[in-house]
Amino acid sequence: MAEGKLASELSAWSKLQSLYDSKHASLSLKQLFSSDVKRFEKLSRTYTSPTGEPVEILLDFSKNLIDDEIFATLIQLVREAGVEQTRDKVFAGEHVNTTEDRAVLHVALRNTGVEKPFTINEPGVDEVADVLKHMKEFSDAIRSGSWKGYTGKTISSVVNVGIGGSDLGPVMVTEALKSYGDRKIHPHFCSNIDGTHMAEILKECDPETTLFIIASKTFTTQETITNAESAREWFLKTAGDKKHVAKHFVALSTNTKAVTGFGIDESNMFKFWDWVGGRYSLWSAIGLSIAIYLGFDNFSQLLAGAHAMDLHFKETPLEQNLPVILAVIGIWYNDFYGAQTQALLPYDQYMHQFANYFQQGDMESNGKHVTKDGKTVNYQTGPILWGASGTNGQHAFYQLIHQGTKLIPADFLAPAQTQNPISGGKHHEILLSNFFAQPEALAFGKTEEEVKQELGAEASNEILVKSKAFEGNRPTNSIMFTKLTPATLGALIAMYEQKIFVQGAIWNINSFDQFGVELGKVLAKKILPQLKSPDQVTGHDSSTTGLIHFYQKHR
Ligand SMILES: O=P(O)(O)OC[C@H]1O[C@](O)(CO)[C@@H](O)[C@@H]1O
Repeated sequence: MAEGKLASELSAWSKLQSLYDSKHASLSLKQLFSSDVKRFEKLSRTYTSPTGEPVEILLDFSKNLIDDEIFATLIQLVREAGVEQTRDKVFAGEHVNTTEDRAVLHVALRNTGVEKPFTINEPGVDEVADVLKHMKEFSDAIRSGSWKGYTGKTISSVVNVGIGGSDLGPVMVTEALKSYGDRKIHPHFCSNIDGTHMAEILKECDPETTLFIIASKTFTTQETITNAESAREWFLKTAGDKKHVAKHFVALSTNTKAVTGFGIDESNMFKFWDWVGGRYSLWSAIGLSIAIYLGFDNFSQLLAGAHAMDLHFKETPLEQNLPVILAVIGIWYNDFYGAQTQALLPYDQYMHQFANYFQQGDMESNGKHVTKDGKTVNYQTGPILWGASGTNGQHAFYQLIHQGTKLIPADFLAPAQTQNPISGGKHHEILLSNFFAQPEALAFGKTEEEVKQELGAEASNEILVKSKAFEGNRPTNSIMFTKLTPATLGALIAMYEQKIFVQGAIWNINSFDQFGVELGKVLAKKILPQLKSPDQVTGHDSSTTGLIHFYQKHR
């Protein structure tokens, strides 16, 4: 076990560096495939959910710039970095979030009412079932119409007011599982402090039929509290009496005092615990808007699908373990090839928020340069994560992935079955033909010879030939699943969460704090009162002062 070590001090790391140095110039996907007819068989894994609803996920990582020796050394890195021991500490409730002295137990949130639960002894874990029960009762009441607004009408709009982890998960999941949603209930998500966000949502809501869910772990986040106050002001303008707030405002938080201080009754508070990180909280009370929109059974399936992936992650040998494989492939490009980014490209319109969601999940978790022992790393940590749904991305940024100067490792994801087989399933076949074609084109490219053949008479135009050639050798993972069910989505999210964990454990950083978001918040609070007049603008550099003065002149 590698306590205290930089990843670069591990012997597998040095070996990977020398493998990169000696092999990268000659590693050719074309050649790797032609010399081994069993490459796909060797470098693909099928995940079958060990518990719950049947879920099948195929991970094909054969189109990567690796051979047997590189893959074996990447797995050796996981062993040497002590990832298995750190993983077991997480599941045992040890305080692996060392800077905040907290356990990291989102796995405990999806561990209730499932087959083969883990035994986790941390204060609060025994309360998970009660909160889920509360969520079930409440979401059932909203959906059935037995919960009435202050004038006796049923609820038809639900506005989740939250930001970051208290927003992105519900936004992504309600979009991804829209086909399971209750269309009588309109979900809205207000996150931005820009008044435009709330104002535009309120235009679509009626105070008599709107429920506001104030979602904030700390209940101190400036954006959320300001948005919540404005929503309450808007509501009271029509409702008048403050006693009606109880029927239209609920809170999801760890901070009972601040929630009751805001005027929300404790019985309308859904609690969670400090061992739930914001970006890992969609499984907690933060998922209330999901449960209302999809129904509690579907929310439970989402949780169960994630639990099954947790079991796979905890119990499957490293070489067969999906999150581990994704993690080490990512490290190969991030740390040895110098790739700066990682693209997530789902070929499923329902997953159009997937990359946005994992921008926080990955970048807030692993955007760190100090190790758990306070050393500054001498290697790259978290990648820049980005992406969009296919085929839209193809018509926007794929040009650069195919022919640009940067190496962009990409994960392609797609369901075998569509939820919407319109026009006899024609759309889905076209979609999937693109999903299959892009990784193939990226891997194998098109030679100048092939271009010349195609060009015929124009083949003498050298510039055209060069411009139309694709060098290929650009790596991808392809991830296919049967259908985007709640359990499958749960498994996919958990798979990426655990991938992020494995990478953070190898880099020896704390993936569970987020101090990097603090400084900007503090400065904004200092600037806010200075905006009143130019003579109050003090203590800044000339650029910041100049910008504030421009605002004051033109407001
Ligand atoms: O749920 P809260 O406490 O309002 O925090 C919202 C978000 O703010 C952050 O603390 C920083 O952006 C995130 O980690 C978190 O998800």
